[in-house]
Amino acid sequence: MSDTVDDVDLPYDEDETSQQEKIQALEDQLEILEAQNEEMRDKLLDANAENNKYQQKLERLTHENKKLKQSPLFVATIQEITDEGVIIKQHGNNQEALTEVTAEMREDLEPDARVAVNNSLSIVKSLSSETDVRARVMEVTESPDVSYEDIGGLEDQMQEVRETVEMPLENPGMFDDVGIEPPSGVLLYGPPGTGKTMLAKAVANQTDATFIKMAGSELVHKFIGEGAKLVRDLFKVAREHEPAVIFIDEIDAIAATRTESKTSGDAEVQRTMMQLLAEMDGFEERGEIRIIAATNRFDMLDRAILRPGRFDRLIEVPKPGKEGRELIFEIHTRGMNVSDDVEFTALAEEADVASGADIKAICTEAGMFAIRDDRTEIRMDDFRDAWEKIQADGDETDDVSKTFA
Ligand SMILES: Nc1ncnc2c1ncn2[C@@H]1O[C@H](COP(=O)(O)OP(=O)(O)OP(=O)(O)O)[C@@H](O)[C@H]1O
Repeated sequence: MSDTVDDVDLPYDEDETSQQEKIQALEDQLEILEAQNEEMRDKLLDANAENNKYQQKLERLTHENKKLKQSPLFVATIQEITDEGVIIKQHGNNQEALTEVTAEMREDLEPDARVAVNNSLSIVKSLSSETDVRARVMEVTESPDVSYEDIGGLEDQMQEVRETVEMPLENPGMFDDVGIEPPSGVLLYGPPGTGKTMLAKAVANQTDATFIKMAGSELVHKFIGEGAKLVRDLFKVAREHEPAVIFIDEIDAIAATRTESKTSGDAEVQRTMMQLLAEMDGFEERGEIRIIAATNRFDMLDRAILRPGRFDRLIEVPKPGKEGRELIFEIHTRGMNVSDDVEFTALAEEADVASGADIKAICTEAGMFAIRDDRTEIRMDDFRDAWEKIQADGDETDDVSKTFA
């Protein structure tokens, strides 16, 4: 029993101590757990924040993805910014529309700027300036590397171009003194490859003028809906580069006789031509800018562009005659190693239907024949073979175009 009493009495203190130790241990553990809990809660909060961030990113990407999947935007040009809204003209169909814009966007817009519009013709964003389009459609050369000595057989034409384009640029006072207006525009017409572009380049070179070339066909076919604006730009660029020679190649593409059909394409061509005429008519203060146009299709031209004050000086640039061809052969072989047996008179006679461009091609091809034969000197036969090849190639191209016509 005493054992029992002892058991009861003796360890009492000890028990209490161990209880307290246990409590202490539990308290310590609780403290650790609480600290761990705190830490976990922080981590959870961080994870939540991270989750939010990813959620937002996901939303943004989903939105962008949706936008990308939407139908493409259309390009339009601002016509006018009015109190009622902004008038835009869509490219391609030329339809005008009045659309509203936010005040912030309105600040960014100006007439003639290009914008992207959605299906309901709301302006979504304004597009970067059109210098790129200008660059693609206009060839601007500060000083073209063609001089009068490079042109063969066009003495009369050269003389006329010098009088009508060069003199007014070099000596404008003379026309004032005499009391006459220099011709407004000069139109060069004739078959392809006869030196029309060369003449325009040479006169720009002689007068230290900037040569600005624009091709009529590109204007109406490549940049549909922008023709009129590009014509305006053309004259603006010329004003920025005075003295300047504007050269409009293939003018028939914008100034062809009006056809009966009333397609939107025709309307676009008409608008481009009207803009050209407006620029020329309102060009009294032309300053040091001259305009030269060229065409292979004189018969197709709308007579409106030939009225006084417009292209009122017509210069025919025909295929070269025998003497002309001989001169052109001499010009294009200047830097070539030509054998003594080569007779340009005979070649000019043989290549009786060749244009200046054909003769240039004959010379290059003759050089190729010599190279193929491992020679550095070009012989008479090389020129003859070259002319044969060029004629054969020409026939083949004709056949191909007939097949696809
Ligand atoms: N009269 C010429 N004298 C010397 N070279 C010529 C002559 N005519 C044409 N050429 C050669 O042919 C090339 C093409 O000529 P150019 O571009 O001036 O012809 P174009 O009449 O303007 O032709 P297109 O109507 O096809 O534009 C010239 O770069 C030149 O090498």
